[in-house]
Amino acid sequence: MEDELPPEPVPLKQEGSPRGDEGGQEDEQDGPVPVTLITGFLGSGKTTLVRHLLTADHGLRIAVILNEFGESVEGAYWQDLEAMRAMSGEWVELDNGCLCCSVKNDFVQALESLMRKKQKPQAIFIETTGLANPGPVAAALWTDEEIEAGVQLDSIITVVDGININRQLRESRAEGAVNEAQVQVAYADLVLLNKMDLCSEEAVVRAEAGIRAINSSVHIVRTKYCKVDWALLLNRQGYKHGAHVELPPIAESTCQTRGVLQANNRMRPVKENRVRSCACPHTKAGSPTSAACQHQNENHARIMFVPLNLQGSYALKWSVFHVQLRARLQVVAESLLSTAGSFGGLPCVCPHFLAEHLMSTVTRICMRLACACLHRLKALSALQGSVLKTFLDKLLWDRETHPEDIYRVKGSVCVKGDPRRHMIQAVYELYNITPTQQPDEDKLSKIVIIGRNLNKQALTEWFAQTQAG
Ligand SMILES: Nc1nc2c(ncn2[C@@H]2O[C@H](COP(=O)(O)OP(=O)(O)OP(=O)(O)O)[C@@H](O)[C@H]2O)c(=O)[nH]1
Repeated sequence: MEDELPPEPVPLKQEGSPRGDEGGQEDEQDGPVPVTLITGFLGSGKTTLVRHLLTADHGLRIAVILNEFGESVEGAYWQDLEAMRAMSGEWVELDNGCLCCSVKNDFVQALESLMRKKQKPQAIFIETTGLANPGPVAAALWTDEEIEAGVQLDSIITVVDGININRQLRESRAEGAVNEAQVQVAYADLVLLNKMDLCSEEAVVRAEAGIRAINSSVHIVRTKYCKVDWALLLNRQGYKHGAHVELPPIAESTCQTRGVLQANNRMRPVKENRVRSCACPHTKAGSPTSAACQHQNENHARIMFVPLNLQGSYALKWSVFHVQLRARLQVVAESLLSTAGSFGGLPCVCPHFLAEHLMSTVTRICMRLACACLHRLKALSALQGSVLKTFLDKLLWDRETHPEDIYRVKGSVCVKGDPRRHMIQAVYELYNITPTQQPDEDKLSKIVIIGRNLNKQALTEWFAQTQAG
């Protein structure tokens, strides 16, 4: 599906010699230097990727900031690199013209010292630690105002261990704590699905489905030892003002568990015959298809008993009910995953099923923003810019009315009084709405939200209320 395709990466301009800055040569690169965040869970292969960047003969002047280099096991890993002797906090130039620096959290200072150099790098990579939430780092880079170092966030690349990712995504943390692997996938613009030499095809399909359950439109590249074409990593321009945003199609009918909540806190199926097998086409087709397969016209309803054991009555506040329901559904979903083999003999990891049910984990929703015109909702009409702003302000900043954790928002909207299509980009708590050069032909406004505790219906209703008043 064309809608799912990632933006085509554009090769970096190579102006003059990329090597060294001793000659006092002034920087020739126009505009801010693109910064790529490399994230990924412990042991996924981030250092392996960085090592390629720093040792390969790509002819580019790339600067890499290693986080907490001095304290991690990577110290031993780097011993063979002569230039890595003198640590830390200082920029070291390597044989291939790359620059490297290790810091302990304070990447801003490292960036500033880098940008003071006469010859700026053509690209900067920041490797985060395996348990890092890339959101705050990305947000700081994206604004650029605080850093004042002439850099701009280009993309977030998440390295994923193909063998372990589904287990890592399912792991629950102590009450309220976020699962780092989920967040790292949520923020990703590009996923390197690594360790392919160790994975069976079935494991790869499962891994891709787990990733897409959280971030359905992300571009996934399968790698062994993180070997990729450099052009894929560089200059993706994911956050450039007005850059085109790729959004997945909106599902017309979404997966749902069909049932009614009974007075005894049990989910009663709407049909008497309980469906034991998975209705997902992956299991029916006889062979697992790509996780990218489209489900929007399928109905993945599963009918099952869900003992909820909720405290209190139905007068429960929505927020309390929601927390309890989330916790319960996570247990259900995990048990379903662990019994995957019983669903027709093939792993049952329909991404839409997971996306809808793992409410307590990171998921994404895709919604159409309809314009309220004369008390009717019209999907194909321009939206008031002020309504969009109010919606995003509250969604991202108002924790009381919106306790959801929002990590990433992308949108493509039609704004009243402006013939151009506008793009919404949000990372962490920052957002912008910028016009593109594209004329607005279809007048369709849609938005993708990736985060925790998302409720599509509630958000859609709330958007309508925002318009009303
Ligand atoms: N078999 C196999 N091993 C890999 C691959 N990529 C990386 N490794 C190994 O996996 C281990 C962890 O890789 P690293 O690059 O250190 O992973 P990391 O994400 O930096 O790990 P942390 O520093 O713990 O966050 C190392 O022993 C690598 O050699 C791969 O594609 N296949």
